Amino acid sequence: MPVFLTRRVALCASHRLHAPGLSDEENLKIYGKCNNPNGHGHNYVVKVTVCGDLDPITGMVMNAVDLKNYMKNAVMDTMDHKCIDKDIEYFRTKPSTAENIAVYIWEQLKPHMKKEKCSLYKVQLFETENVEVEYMGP
Ligand SMILES: Nc1nc2c(c(=O)[nH]1)N=C([C@H](O)[C@H](O)COP(=O)(O)OP(=O)(O)OP(=O)(O)O)CN2
Ligand SMILES: [Zn+2]
Repeated sequence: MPVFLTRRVALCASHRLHAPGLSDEENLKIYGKCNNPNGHGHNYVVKVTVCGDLDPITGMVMNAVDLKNYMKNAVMDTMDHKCIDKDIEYFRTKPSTAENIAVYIWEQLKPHMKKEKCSLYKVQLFETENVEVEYMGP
C-alpha cells in the first residue's frame, strides 16, 4: 500500500531568464521583462513528495527529518539567497526557468534517495503565487 509524504521549504533567489543559445534580441522577445539584464528575485517554494510502502513497525514511509536534511543539502544550501544563473554551475548552460529548476532539484535529490526504501515521486516548484511547475522524473 503506497503512502505519499510531502515536505516543503521556502527560499529566496534571483535569476534572469536568458537562453545561452539564443541572441540577445531573441531572448528579449521570448522572455520579455524576465530577461532584464540585472535579473529579478522570487520567493520560491519547493515541495518534495516521496512514495513508498508504510513500514509497519515505524509507521513511516521515511523519516521526514531525513527528508529535511536531504532538501537542505540539495535545495537550500545550493539555492537559498543565491543568484541561480551565476552561483549554480548547472544553469550556466540552461535558462533558469521554473521547469529547469524543478528538474535540477530532482537530480540533486535523487542520489540522497538511494539510502531510502521509498522513491522520489514529485518535485513541485512555486515560482510565484500564480506559477507552479511539477516534475515527476524522467
Ligand atoms: N514556462 C515558463 N514561463 C515563465 C517562467 C518560467 O519559469 N517558465 N518564468 C517567468 C517569470 O520569471 C516569472 O516567474 C513569472 O512572471 P509573471 O507571470 O509575470 O509573474 P506573476 O505570477 O507574479 O504575475 P504578475 O502578473 O506579475 O502578478 C515568466 N514565464
Ligand atoms: Zn523569474
